[in-house]
Amino acid sequence: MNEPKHPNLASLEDATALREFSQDQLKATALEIRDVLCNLLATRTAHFASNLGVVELCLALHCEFDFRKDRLIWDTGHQIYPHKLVTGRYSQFPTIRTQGGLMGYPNPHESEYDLFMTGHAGCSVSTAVGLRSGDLMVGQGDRHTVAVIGDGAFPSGIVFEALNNAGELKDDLTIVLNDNKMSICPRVGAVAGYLDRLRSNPYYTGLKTEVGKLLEQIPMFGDPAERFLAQMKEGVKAGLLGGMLFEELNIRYVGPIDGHDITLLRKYLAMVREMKGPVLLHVVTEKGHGYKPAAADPVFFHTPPAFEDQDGKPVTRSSDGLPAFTVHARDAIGEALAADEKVSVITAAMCQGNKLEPIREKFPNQFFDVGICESHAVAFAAGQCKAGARPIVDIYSTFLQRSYDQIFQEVCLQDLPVVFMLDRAGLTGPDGPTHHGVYDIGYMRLFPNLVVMAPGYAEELGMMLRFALKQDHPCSIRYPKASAMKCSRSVPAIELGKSEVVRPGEDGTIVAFGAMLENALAAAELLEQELDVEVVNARFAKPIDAAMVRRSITNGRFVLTLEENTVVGGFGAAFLESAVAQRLDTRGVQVLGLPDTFVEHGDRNDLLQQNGLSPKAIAQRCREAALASEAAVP
Ligand SMILES: Cc1ncc(C[n+]2csc(CCOP(=O)(O)OP(=O)(O)O)c2C)c(N)n1
Ligand SMILES: CC(=O)[C@@H](O)[C@H](O)COP(=O)(O)O
Ligand SMILES: [Mg+2]
Repeated sequence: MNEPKHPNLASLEDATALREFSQDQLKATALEIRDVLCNLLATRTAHFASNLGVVELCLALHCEFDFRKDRLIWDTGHQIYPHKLVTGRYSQFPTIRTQGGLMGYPNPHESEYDLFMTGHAGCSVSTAVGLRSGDLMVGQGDRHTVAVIGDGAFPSGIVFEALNNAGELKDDLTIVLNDNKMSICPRVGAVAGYLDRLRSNPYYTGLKTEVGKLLEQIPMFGDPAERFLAQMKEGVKAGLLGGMLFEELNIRYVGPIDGHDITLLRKYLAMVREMKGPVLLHVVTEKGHGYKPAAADPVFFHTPPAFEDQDGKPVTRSSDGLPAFTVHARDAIGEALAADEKVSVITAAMCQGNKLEPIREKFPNQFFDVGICESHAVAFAAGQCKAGARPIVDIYSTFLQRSYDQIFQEVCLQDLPVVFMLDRAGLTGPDGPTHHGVYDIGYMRLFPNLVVMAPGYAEELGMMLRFALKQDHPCSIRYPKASAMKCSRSVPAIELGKSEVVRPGEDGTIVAFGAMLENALAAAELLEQELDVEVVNARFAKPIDAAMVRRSITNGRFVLTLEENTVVGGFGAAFLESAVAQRLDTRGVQVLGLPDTFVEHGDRNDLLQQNGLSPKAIAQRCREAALASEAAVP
């Protein structure tokens, strides 16, 4: 019989057997995990460098705790792959990030080892503090609780809210700070500077060797009381060497320690596990560890496209197709910054995803990366705006949810002309439900003063941004993670609350909001021999074009509204509200969009098709609607 390619991983039904592995076996398992990760990236895009960096930490954690009972939260969750591989999901791993397969994030439906389905950064410490509190309340205080949080996620405001609470509650809790000096981009901000100082503390080198040596002498098994005392001593000593920020908040600081030394990690984890009260263990890792190109360029290798390793060199397949909306947004932002030095752009740690790197280089005084702090980003923009600047807040739709109250209070209530660029507004594909940006039409159109727009094609994006920057009110522009079709005609100017008829037709109307225009036009083409369908590019969800609503409904034809957003409170809902306000007969109107359920991960086009938003599915709905409206004619 052939030896399995990854014998150690293949032997693990769950993580308990890891605890019996020898040091050599653990090292071999680490190699196997990295091999699995490299093989995966040969097939598809996935989170890579972050996962390579936590292999040893993951193994050490599972050796020192039993997370079927103890609690483990990986912050964000994009670095969960090694954890999945050692918790009984090795054989399913090739399915990861494909529809019906494993999620690329923690998923309680997959395993008892995953507690929360997450993908947004910063909440691990809060949920861990809550888990500990809940366990104590229900008499389960013998469970340990661990939160692992990266240095990029760590400066999120909510983390400090959690530390504030943890330091007061003083319940036992281990926070592992995984410091790899990177967010997706090089990390930013003063906390990053503080972590740098902790690492470059003259004591650090000494600590690494001296304490490392001392810890070597502490037996893994032996007299528990003696060992505990020795461990406490080291804990105190490590704590005294730095981390006063945490110590002052009643959080014991231990570290920094080498996060790629499994033996050392195990010893420290065993030590902090027994310490009383909240403890922060500062672990230093290398993002991309174990694959040289990834360690050398962790930004590219955060979520690289599929690549083949050819003699140590990653070779990606060339991609063709039209540039993405994000590229047009970046170009339009660059033009706006060049035209007026009062215009700024604010990103919340997504400089790379928003393709803003050239802007960061070219306009250092107008570019602001505030870190993974979306709420702050919006309030900060409000402040800039009040002072007379013209900020553009460039944030993914799903992450802007974090800023709901700042959009309400700091921006809309003050009626400040902040411009929101909502990238990834729509289905984001393999990232799945944590990342689909399918709620923003509802949450943006809710507040007075806010103008809500979406471009149907490439040229419109820049036009909408220029339009927004001339308004005296806040404006938002949403666009998906997709290539942008070009417009072959001359594009009419953007006018507040005015839609555009892109294709005239007699038998019925599709009113598309945003990039769904492409599928609406394709559906109309498919129907060409059967039905003459009008296609409208709505442009605005707020203020909606009331005249267009009236015109499309009143001639007795069918109307389909189309959006890449939940139908709850979205564009179709705005259309119906307008129709009802005008006392129109809405029986011939159908709202096409995403259902009121969480859409799983998968290829964007497959998901669109399964949710009735492909050109074929839209065409079929038109046929049915046309038959129904014919039948309704008296
Ligand atoms: C609220 C929120 N904003 C932005 C992101 C996008 N994001 C995912 S991972 C990441 C970097 C996280 O850095 P760190 O926590 O240090 O983890 P590392 O990748 O370095 O392991 C960012 C910005 C997110 N997931 N959630
Ligand atoms: C974990 C996370 O939130 C990001 O890494 C996200 O997956 C990036 O998405 P894009 O690949 O669309 O930029
Ligand atoms: Mg990091």
